[in-house]
Amino acid sequence: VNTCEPCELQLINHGVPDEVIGNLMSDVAGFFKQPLEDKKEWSQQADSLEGYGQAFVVSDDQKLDWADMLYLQVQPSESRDMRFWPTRPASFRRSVDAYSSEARELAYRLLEFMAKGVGAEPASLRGVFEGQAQGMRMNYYPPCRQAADRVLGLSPHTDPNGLTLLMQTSHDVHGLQVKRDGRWFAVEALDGAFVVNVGDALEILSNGVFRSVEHRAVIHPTKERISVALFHYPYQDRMLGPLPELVKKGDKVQYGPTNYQDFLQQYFTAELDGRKHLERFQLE
Ligand SMILES: O=C(O)CCC(=O)C(=O)O
Ligand SMILES: [Fe+2]
Repeated sequence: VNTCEPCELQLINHGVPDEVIGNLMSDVAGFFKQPLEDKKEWSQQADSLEGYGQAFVVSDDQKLDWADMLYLQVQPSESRDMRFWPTRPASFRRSVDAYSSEARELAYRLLEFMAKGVGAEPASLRGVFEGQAQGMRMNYYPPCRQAADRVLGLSPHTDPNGLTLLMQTSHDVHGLQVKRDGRWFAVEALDGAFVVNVGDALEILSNGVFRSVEHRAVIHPTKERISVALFHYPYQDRMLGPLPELVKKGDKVQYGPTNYQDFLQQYFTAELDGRKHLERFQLE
């Protein structure tokens, strides 16, 4: 483990082969490069959250984020809806499949480290996520000289899932920002490194020991940016609440048992709004 100055990011060898990452990122870039008509073949449909289009459009008069995206449910493999899986570039599906299985192993290992880090059994957190749903959002942020300071690539939000693994092309283009003590900070993207974000489910499970990070993406005046976010969701057949072994002795329990399907349903039908969604589920 290394610590990166000045952003205090912890660096570990992530173990996902460079080739797997390279293939994915080049196929995602290849997908977005196509003419609009070709991408529209994989457009979002009314009956699903997946497909090509824009995220979180809930009304006609809202200001839209300056980005295109493609969202796919990638794991478990039986849950894939191939209506939304591009066939161009020809290797796209293969690249997504390989990347998703390698990266989820990394997510599981990180969950073990995190549990250990707070003195719990490594399997405690892993067990909540292993074999559960994994979603992949591919974001394309076009450059914009005029509006770069007036529109956002992605509005402030927290991720609803547990761990998010984020990879981006062109690491020299700053896009991701995290909020800390009321201020926005740019996250340094290191070449070939994942940025790991804690999402809502981990805040709930850990009773706030791990905090769901509020983040947003800004656009660049002259350079495009592509990011791929892999979301690891917890089990959904049981209520989700703080795991007793993760609750610090003497701490008040902050979250009651939560029906996670309702939690997601509400998340995906509202505009993105910082930490507000999560806070609605906090006990008084
Ligand atoms: O583009 C980024 O760096 C952020 C993406 C993100 O936060 C998301 O897809 O949820
Ligand atoms: Fe996010």
